[in-house]
Formats: sequence, structure tokens, C-alpha cells
Amino acid sequence: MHSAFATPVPLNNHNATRVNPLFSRHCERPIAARPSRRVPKVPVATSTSTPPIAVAPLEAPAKLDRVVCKFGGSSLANAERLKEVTKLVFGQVERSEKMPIVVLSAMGPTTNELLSAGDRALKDGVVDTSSIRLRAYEACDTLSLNKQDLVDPLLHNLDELLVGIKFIKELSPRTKDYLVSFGERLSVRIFAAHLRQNEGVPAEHVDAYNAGFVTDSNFTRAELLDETYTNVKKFFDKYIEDDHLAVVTGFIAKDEQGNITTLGRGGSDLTASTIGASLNTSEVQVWKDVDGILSTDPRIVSEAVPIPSISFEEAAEMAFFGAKVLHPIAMQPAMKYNVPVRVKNSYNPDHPGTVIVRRRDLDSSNPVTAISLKRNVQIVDIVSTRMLGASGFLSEVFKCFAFHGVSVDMIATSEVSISMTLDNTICESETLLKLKEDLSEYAFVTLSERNKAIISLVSDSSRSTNVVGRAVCALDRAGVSVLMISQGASKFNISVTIEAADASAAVQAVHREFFP
Ligand SMILES: Nc1ncnc2c1ncn2[C@@H]1O[C@H](COP(=O)(O)OP(=O)(O)O)[C@@H](O)[C@H]1O
Ligand SMILES: N[C@@H](CC(=O)OP(=O)(O)O)C(=O)O
Repeated sequence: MHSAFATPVPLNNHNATRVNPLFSRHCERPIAARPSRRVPKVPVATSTSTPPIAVAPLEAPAKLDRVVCKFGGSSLANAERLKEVTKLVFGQVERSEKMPIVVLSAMGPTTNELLSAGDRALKDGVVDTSSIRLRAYEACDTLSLNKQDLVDPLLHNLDELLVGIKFIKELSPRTKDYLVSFGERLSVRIFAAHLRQNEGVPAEHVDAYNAGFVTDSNFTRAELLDETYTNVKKFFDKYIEDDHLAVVTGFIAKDEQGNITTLGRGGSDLTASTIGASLNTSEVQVWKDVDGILSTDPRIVSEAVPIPSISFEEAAEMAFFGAKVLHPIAMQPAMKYNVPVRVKNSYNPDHPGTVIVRRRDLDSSNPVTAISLKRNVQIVDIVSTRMLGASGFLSEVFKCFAFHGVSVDMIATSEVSISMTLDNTICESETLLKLKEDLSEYAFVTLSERNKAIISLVSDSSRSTNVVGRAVCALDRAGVSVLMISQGASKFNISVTIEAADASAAVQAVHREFFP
């Protein structure tokens, strides 16, 4: 992800900003400095949080009476699950007598298996697609579908690709995107054929790039180009007119040269919200294996509770700051066109789940909506007496980050130092070393180990009184040391950097405090 700092950011001493690069690539804007409240011994920051997004005017055009339903890998583990998903799709048809648009991810762990198969071909010279083939065959056999026509051509291409990787000994990001695209391309073919042959539904599979999904060439985390919206609208208008059911691949697209790209892990959520926004549908449903968005990661806190409703901004903050439940960018189109997103459980469809809507539609009294955790974080400390009273110093620092394409999550400044956190899952160590070398020309720079974590308390400004104090006390009682604190100017998010070793204990302690 790219830095938001192409525009110089003026900051005074003791002022700070946290940068959320969610929307950075197309939205380079100055970030206002805000006065901070200090907590002793800890660098404290106020920060802008998710940048404001233009929302649709109140008198927006009437909604299209259609639902986009996205089913993730966890809802599509096997043929039995596909049958359950069929019932959920029919539920939509019954409700509105209109065909929904269905977006599918790859079945179960297929994406991870494809990546492992690529690695094995590259490193061990072994071409093994057995687990992927087995899952696709099992689904076809159980649903009485003709696997020779339906999946064999794709599986044959996949084998050829892996043989190519084995011999050329190359697995570039471009090849990786082509490789993982087989997962979604297989699932939509199987599900559409099942709806057609077993249920008599006029269903067709659609590879998203044929529906107009076009991205830049930033393979493995490509960004959608603006024309996608008009392309997609044009493409689906025909399906809506004919009332046919489209089963669309999530996650994948093509760049302008015609190479297959992907939208980053979990990108099917973004495919669904982009279709919803393009057509201005009444709702986008994202079906998972949990009862909606929970107050925190249920794998860390088993008592995590479902959140009935949450704002777009809060959901975006949660996703950006580590909650794996939604793709970080998926809220962007839905927010822009005010399309409600409902997160539901395909294993417990009667549960209302979580609805993600505009802020003003919400009604909640808890000061904290949710807690998320981001691991693999690294702290950069930049110390220089040149900061004292000097204008332009920070702009030089941020230009360096922009030049190396490194984005920053949190920032805190004092008279002579800046501390920032970086997300290591998207930073090559080589890039960081070059950045450090450049920054060292005018400051003393230290780079911590990748052993930090950020806990983010997602909250709404009107409800966030004393959240910082309570969170810090809860951490203190749990014996967790705080390294940095940042509170967004929009107060959607209060973030605390800690040692990764303390991460689970910290989340549990803070969750106990706010969700007793
Ligand atoms: N705050 C949270 N709320 C709900 N689920 C969460 C949260 N944080 C992490 N998760 C995890 O996200 C998973 C669902 O996301 P994901 O696996 O991407 O679903 P899918 O593949 O179906 O799209 C859940 O099984 C849960 O373990
Ligand atoms: N299959 C892709 C895209 C995706 O969105 O998957 P899921 O919906 O299962 O999170 C992935 O695993 O990243």
C-alpha cells in the first residue's frame, strides 16, 4: 500500500497524526494537526483516522430492488455447504421475487492450497494439485455435475501453470495472481451449473473481469480503476432486465494489459460492495461463519459478542486495524453510495447479523464498538534536534516514506523525535533498510523488531469519553506496557501499540473492561 504523504504534512511539536492509507493512492491530501492529550511516559498522538469520504447526497436516487450476496470460503467448504448456500439464495428470491447477484470466493481453503502448490512447484519441483482437484470433483460428484466439462479444462490449465513454475523457477506476483484465480473460477462454474441443472434457475457464471472489473497492475493487491463502476453497471443491467442470476467471481480482475490481478486477500468482499455500489442495490450481504461482526476476534476472546449495527467508518477502521472479518477497502464503495452492508452467518441464517450503515442511523450507548488487533507491527523512531522550531523537517521525512512507498499506521511526535508504526506484512525488509539509510542523512533512526502489535478500540466520537483512560488502566492491571497511543481526530479509533507477546492478554483485558 502506498503512503499518503506525497503532500507535505505540517505538524507542530506535540502534535501528531495517524495515517490510514485506506484511501491513500487516489486521495493525497494534507492531514490537519490536532492538539493531543498526554499520558505520562508514553508518546501520545492525536490523529486523523479514516479520511472523510464523500457520501451520496440525501436525495440519492432510489435503490435498485436487488441484493448482492457474497459467500466466503468458509460458507463454501464442500458440496453440502453449496446446498445450504442455495437455500440462502432462494430465500432472497422469495423475499423480493428478484434474482440476487451472487459473488463467490474460492471453496474452503482453496486459495491457500493454490499458493502452497505454487511454492512447492517452485521450491521442490513438485506439481501437486490433488487437494484442489479432490474438492472440485467431490462437489461435482455430489451435485451430479459433469466434471469433465465443468472443471477439467481449468484443472488442466492449472497443472500446466505449475509445470511452468517448476521449470522456469519463477513465481512472480503476476503469476501468483493467475495461480490463485483458479479458486474463484472453479467455484462459480460449479455453483452456477448446480443452480441451472439441479434447481432450474437461469444462472450463469461470470468471471469478474468480463463484467468490467479493471485494476492497476499492482499484482496481489491491485486497486480498482474508476471505470469499473460504469463497466459493471452496464454489464449487469442486462442480467437485471432478463432477471437472470449471475454467479460472479470475487477477488479477481484484470489490468489494462489483460493480466489477471487480485484485490488482496479477502478481496471478494470488495467485489460485492463494488457491484452493490455500481448498481445502487438495496443491500449487500456478506455471508461468513460468524454471527456478524463481533466485538473482537472470537479466536482471542471466546465471549466476543455480535454487534447489531456499526457505521461504515467504524467497520473500515476495524478492518484496516487487523479485524480479519472484512476486507479493509470493502467499505469504501458502500459508504460512497450509501449501500447498507449486512454481515450474516451462513451456518446460523436466522441470526440478524451486523448491519453496516451511515453513522446517523445508529443507536448504541457502549463507548467502544469493537476491538481489533494488528500483529507484525514495527516501530520506527526518528530523532533529530533539527526538528526544534524548524519548518519543513517533517515534510522531508514524509517525502522519504512516499518515495519508498511505505505507509504508516500511527505517528506520535515530541520536541525532537517522531515515532511511527509500520505494517510489516506489506513492507519488504530491503525497502525498509533503504528508507532507513535515506532518513539517516538527517536524523538518528532506529527500527524495532517486527514484534509489536496495535490494539485498536473502534468507537464513535460522541461516545468516546474517557475511553483512553479506561483502556490504559485495564492494560496496566493486566501488566501490559503501552509503547504508543494514538487517538484519531475523528475519534473513530484509539490505537495502542504494545509488545506482540502481550497481544492476546491485552485484547482480553480491554474487552473485559468494555464488554463486561
Ligand atoms: N471482530 C471479528 N468479528 C467477526 N469475525 C472475526 C473478527 N475478527 C476476526 N474474525 C474472524 O473472521 C472470520 C470470518 O472471516 P473470513 O474467514 O474472511 O470469512 P469468509 O472467508 O467466509 O469471507 C471468522 O471466522 C473469525 O474467526
Ligand atoms: N479466496 C480469496 C478471496 C476472498 O475474499 O476469500 P474469503 O471470502 O474466503 O475471505 C482469499 O482467500 O483471500
